[in-house]
Amino acid sequence: MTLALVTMSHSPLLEFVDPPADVKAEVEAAFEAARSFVKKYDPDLVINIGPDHYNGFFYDIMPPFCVGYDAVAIGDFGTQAGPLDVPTEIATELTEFLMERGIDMTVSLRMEVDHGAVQPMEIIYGDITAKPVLPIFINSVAPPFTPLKRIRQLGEELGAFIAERLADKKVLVIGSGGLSHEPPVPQIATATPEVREALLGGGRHLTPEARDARQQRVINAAKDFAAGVGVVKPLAPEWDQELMRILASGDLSPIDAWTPAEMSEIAGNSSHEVRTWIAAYSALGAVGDYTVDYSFYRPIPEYIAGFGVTTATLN
Ligand SMILES: O=C(O)/C=C/c1cccc(O)c1O
Ligand SMILES: [Fe+2]
Repeated sequence: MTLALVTMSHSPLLEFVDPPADVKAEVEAAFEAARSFVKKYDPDLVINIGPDHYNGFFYDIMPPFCVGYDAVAIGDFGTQAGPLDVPTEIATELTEFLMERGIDMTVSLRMEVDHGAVQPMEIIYGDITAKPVLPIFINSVAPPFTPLKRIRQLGEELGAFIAERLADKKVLVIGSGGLSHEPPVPQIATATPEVREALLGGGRHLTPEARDARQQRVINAAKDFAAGVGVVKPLAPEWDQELMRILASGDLSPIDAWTPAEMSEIAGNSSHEVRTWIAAYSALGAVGDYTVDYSFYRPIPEYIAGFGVTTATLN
């Protein structure tokens, strides 16, 4: 068994807004670094830890995390749609392993995933079916949130599973999301009756018109944010860099003190997407000491994201 890690912010705005050319070039260089890292490592299984934005998971039943035994990408914001190549037997074995170790895992036999899950695969491989992908969803937008300590435990047990049960595989774990950001993803606490209904499941399988309207709202918010107008909460570069420093240190325990309320307050309602990074780094750390080989960070208002990309390997 070997294990390597890539974490990256995603943004559905990559193809819809234009940051300054030097920023675009930096982001492309970061993507290229991730691409060449993965190409060199050449995994035979990808474990993809990603959030969802009320496309696959709704408040009719919102688990803190979930393993997909099968998954289909919905293709929002022009991302690739269609089934992922999910190794169902490994997903089943992982779930049973996690349950035995005290992680009350939820399963989906047909998980629907959005840009938050598939964008790294698209950026790295240009095709979401290029490799077998085992998808793990972590709720990152819908309060209440499980404490970060539980996310670390989930990641550690995932690492234990990889070490014990995937001895014959080269595994890549991907964490997709974050860092600080608050795009206009609706909040149940402030939702109008109509939006509340969408968050309870009415927003599943939108008509093309409703999908366009939803996406245009986000694109407009990004343009306003980049122009310094509108209502999007400022990014929090210091918070982002502190998190990246902790993740690189190999001792993730300081994160346990971070509360969901503080995270939302300081770094925005979607900062909880960093849970995907925390789980991924916890998995790697459970297998052995590691080194962050590559790290990029830049706050990018056009993408409404504290934008980070890292790669890491076992020592
Ligand atoms: O509206 C959505 O579905 C999500 C938007 C978004 C915008 C910027 C960064 C992200 O991580 C997002 O998911
Ligand atoms: Fe997101």
